Amino acid sequence: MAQYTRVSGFVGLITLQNPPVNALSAPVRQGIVDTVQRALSDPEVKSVVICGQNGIFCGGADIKEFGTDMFGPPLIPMIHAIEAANKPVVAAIEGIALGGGLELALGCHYRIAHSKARLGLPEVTLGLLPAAGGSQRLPRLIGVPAALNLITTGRHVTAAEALQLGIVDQVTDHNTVDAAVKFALRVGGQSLDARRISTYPCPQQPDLDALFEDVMQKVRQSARGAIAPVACVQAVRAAATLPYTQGMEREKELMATLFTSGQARALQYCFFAQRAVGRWKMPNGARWDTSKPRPVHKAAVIGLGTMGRGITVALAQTGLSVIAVESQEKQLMEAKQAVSGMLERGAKRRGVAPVLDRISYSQDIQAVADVDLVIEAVFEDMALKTKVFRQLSAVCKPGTLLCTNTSALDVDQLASETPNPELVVGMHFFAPAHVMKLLEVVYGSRSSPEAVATAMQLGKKMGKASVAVGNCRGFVGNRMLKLYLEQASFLLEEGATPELVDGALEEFGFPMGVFRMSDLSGLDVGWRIRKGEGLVEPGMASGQSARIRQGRRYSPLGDLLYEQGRFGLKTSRGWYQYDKPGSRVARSDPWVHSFLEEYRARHGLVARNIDHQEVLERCLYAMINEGFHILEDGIAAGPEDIDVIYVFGFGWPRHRGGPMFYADMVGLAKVMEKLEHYHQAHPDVPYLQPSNLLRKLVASGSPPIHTWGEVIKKLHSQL
Ligand SMILES: CC/C=C\C/C=C/C(=O)SCCNC(=O)CCNC(=O)[C@H](O)C(C)(C)COP(=O)(O)OP(=O)(O)OC[C@H]1O[C@@H](n2cnc3c(N)ncnc32)[C@H](O)[C@@H]1OP(=O)(O)O
Repeated sequence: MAQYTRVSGFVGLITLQNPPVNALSAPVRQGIVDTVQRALSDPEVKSVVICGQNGIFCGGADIKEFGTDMFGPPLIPMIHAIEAANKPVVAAIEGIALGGGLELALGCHYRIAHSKARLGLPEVTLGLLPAAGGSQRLPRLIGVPAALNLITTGRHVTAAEALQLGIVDQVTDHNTVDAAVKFALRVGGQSLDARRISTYPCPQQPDLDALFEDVMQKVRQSARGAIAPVACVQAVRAAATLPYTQGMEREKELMATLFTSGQARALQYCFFAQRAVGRWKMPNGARWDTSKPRPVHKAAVIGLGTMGRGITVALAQTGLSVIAVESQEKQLMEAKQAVSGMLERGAKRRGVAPVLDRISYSQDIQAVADVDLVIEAVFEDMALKTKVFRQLSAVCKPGTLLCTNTSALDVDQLASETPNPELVVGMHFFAPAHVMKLLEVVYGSRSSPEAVATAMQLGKKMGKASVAVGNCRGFVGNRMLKLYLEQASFLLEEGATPELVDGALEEFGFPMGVFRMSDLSGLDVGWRIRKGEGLVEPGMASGQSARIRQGRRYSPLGDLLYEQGRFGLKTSRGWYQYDKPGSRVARSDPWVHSFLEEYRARHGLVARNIDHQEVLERCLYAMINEGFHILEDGIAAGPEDIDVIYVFGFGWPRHRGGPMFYADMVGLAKVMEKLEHYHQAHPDVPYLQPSNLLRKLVASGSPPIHTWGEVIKKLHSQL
């Protein structure tokens, strides 16, 4: 809807009304068309102001309408009518002007923004381009390089930057609508010839071809297979080289391809999934809207290794007072220096002062006596964590939340070491903890809804996509990852190389293949995890029974590399070789190839040709199948939770929506059939057998992903 009033005698004020973000739904578009017409036909009205209710201009097209039969007036003619008006139209931008919202503002003759407003064309993040004239007007207004930057990244700019770029004409700290009305009164009756952006020539740019070639190359590289950023460059190129009308034709043509693409569906699914995970629920019925978080003002971090340092930074940057505890003096000093460095660099990037004084350091666990929440981040060892939890229970004031950053260990076991197990939850951060956007909040069987709500709220404050998950080995992310890693190793045994496997996964869109990722995180880390699981048996790695552990197929390849001192990047040798320790440029290592050949010969394995398709199916479908087990077990509340975890924590390409969405896109029947095929070929890998839930979904006609919950519910009620 749009409300119309006449203010100050001569100004028609149009207010967009569609909470929460005044998205341009069909009724809003109809409202704009009607009210603009009314203002233009009223002889008393000399100028028009468009604003949004509740301090928000407009969040863009209504994303919920995409993929439905769209009705109501289309955006392009609506914006053209505003631009063509013979009375000045001023956009009063408060809060946000995003996507179609900014395109609407670009159709106005003037734009006035509040100093706290943010503007942008984020369509690319939804697999689209600014196709209501934005790709043609913005370059004409601010020049090609700046428009390319905004449109291909989708980044939001502040009002100050928008003013500097020339997107807005004025910025105010006061009431924006009042300022816009005053402005509108002043410009009423003035010529609008120079105010219609579509009539502007695109600012001249030396060597346009070279500029577009360079940008296209960079965009293709960073897009990792996403098509929208490439289409955005093509659309801006049309603005720079074609008259406006032809540019609009090109914009429409490019949008037509994007609009119905699987990538747009995937990206829009991710948008809503990211928001849906905030509405968490636990199997016992506890949920986000009935559970009250506790206030957290002061927090503590125990253990200042890599994870503890990152968590300390993340907490301090959120505005909390933090006590950072490390029992070893040397470690404490090193950590203090490292944390200060991270805070200073972060502050410099954001143009703010570093918050060093929010952190105090101590070697003594007694220092945490009065904190509201503790995050334990000591070494991944149950005995050590148990000891810390016992100490914390004795030291902390009653009601302190005790959180563990374990990546796989049993949260219930840790909770049982404390007199108040309801106050224990997992807060599983991902390295580097102050950068990575994912947080798994792990509830144990006795965690209180209040404890979960507090951890979820803290995660949100830290800017993390926080997902509540149940307690099992590896929770969601690492439980699925284990099978992905295992399949990759099996493929090496069967004839693949690290380069082939990584090539297939990177072509799929992962920023890094599995072996490059292992080198980065350290082969010693994986070895220690397997040792903790009782899988590493000294002296067994090269023996006859080396390829069977705990009754199942096992690949000791990673253990053998570890035994050679090849820990990855840190030793400049791993699955690849590196010029020097820490260098990130992975080069093929002939040693690894001969090692694999000798290994196969020793174990009587005959190398066969393996193609990219098989790599993807084996690695991804094994992981997806585990995802179905996780849903069946109630560890994740829905497929969105798994997908958000993979997109935000594991580099799953967002334009492919996450593993469960991908399974839906591929077709559940096909995924099941392939799993059956691989299980038949590898009967010693039980997890290749399709899960019960996958079978049930296929038997129910492969319903769309948003309805899987019903099948899961039915499955649970049968148990
Ligand atoms: C035919 C097309 C032709 C022309 C091209 C035009 C295309 C477009 O305009 S595409 C849309 C471009 N706009 C965006 O991408 C903005 C998306 N929204 C956001 O980035 C954020 O929501 C926000 C910055 C606007 C607000 O953030 P925040 O305050 O953190 O709130 P939430 O993100 O939780 O959002 C609240 C609530 O609003 C829903 N929502 C937000 N934007 C839209 C939208 N454009 N359409 C429909 N719904 C929107 C969001 O989903 C939340 O609701 P739920 O929790 O129920 O999911």
